[in-house]
Amino acid sequence: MQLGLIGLGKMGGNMRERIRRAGHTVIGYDRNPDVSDVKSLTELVEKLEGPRVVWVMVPAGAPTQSVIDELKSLLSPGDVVVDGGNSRWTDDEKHAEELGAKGIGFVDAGVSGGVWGLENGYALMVGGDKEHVDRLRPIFDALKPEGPYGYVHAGKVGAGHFSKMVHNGIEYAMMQAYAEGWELLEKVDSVTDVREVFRSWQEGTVIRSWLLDLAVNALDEDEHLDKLRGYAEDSGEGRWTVEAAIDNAVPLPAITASLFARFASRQDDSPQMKMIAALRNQFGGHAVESAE
Ligand SMILES: NC(=O)C1=CN([C@@H]2O[C@H](COP(=O)(O)OP(=O)(O)OC[C@H]3O[C@@H](n4cnc5c(N)ncnc54)[C@H](O)[C@@H]3O)[C@@H](O)[C@H]2O)C=CC1
Ligand SMILES: O=C(CO)[C@H](O)[C@H](O)COP(=O)(O)O
Repeated sequence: MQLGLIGLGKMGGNMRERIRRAGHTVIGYDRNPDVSDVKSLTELVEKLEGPRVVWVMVPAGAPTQSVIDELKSLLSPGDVVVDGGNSRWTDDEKHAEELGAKGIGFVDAGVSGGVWGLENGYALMVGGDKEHVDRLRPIFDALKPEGPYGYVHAGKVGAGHFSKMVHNGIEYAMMQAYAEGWELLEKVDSVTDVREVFRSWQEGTVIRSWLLDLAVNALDEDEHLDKLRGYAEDSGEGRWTVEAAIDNAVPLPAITASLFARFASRQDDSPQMKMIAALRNQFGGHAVESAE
């Protein structure tokens, strides 16, 4: 099968390779000419035989919107666009409507696997009409991990990205739990080799997981993580998970706390803790520390 793939960064570059290894033809376009197979989106669309299938793998938000806007004017009725980036699920219905008005199908695909996906496969959570999803099956089969799991047609348009969003919310909370446990172990004198405690947990325990394996990898590279600053960015999925929880009145204390922990990591000093210190001082005469 032939696929057009837009966005050849950390994800798209390896996905192109994995799909090619499965025997399919991939024509990739990236605005970075060093990695691109063609010079423009127009050239990519011209080179694909109809009906075309085009996979978008660029950052969510404005970059994805601009690519979809361009595709809308370049593609033909019967073609299908897949958004595999971490787009907000509420964007999907809009994209499906905009493309659908021109007879172009739309599928949203949440993709998990990160930079390890080339070898391990990419888990896929897909949303869209069956007729469009079925067209993509050979590509999904090429990307997914071997074995019975790692692929789901989760429901209608938006369901793939909604499922991926929840996956990432869980990812936030799991990482936070490992991070908190690690900090506590590092704090006490009685535990002399925290890295080996983590390593021992990789087999037989209730908390073994791929994230734990990756934590051990990180500790092998830098035993006490001395080379890193305690700072973590977020790219949207955690926030949207919390927003969806509020919209549906579903309590998500662990995921919400893990998102807020990242916000706290970006502060050199905590304005709210200044207020706490000031109030304790006001009502109880408790000692405060000077900013100087
Ligand atoms: N890195 C990860 O672990 C994962 C990332 N994702 C999602 O996959 C998407 C891609 O992520 P990465 O590959 O990590 O990002 P990246 O920043 O490594 O790659 C993005 C690529 O898109 C290209 N690009 C941006 N705007 C473009 C445009 N208008 N036309 C053509 N090319 C354009 C860039 O030049 C770059 O090569 C994002 O939506 C991300 O959230 C999803 C799952 C895991
Ligand atoms: O989807 C992913 C992993 O599953 C991406 O790595 C994503 O960027 C992680 O989310 P955040 O950047 O908010 O930590």
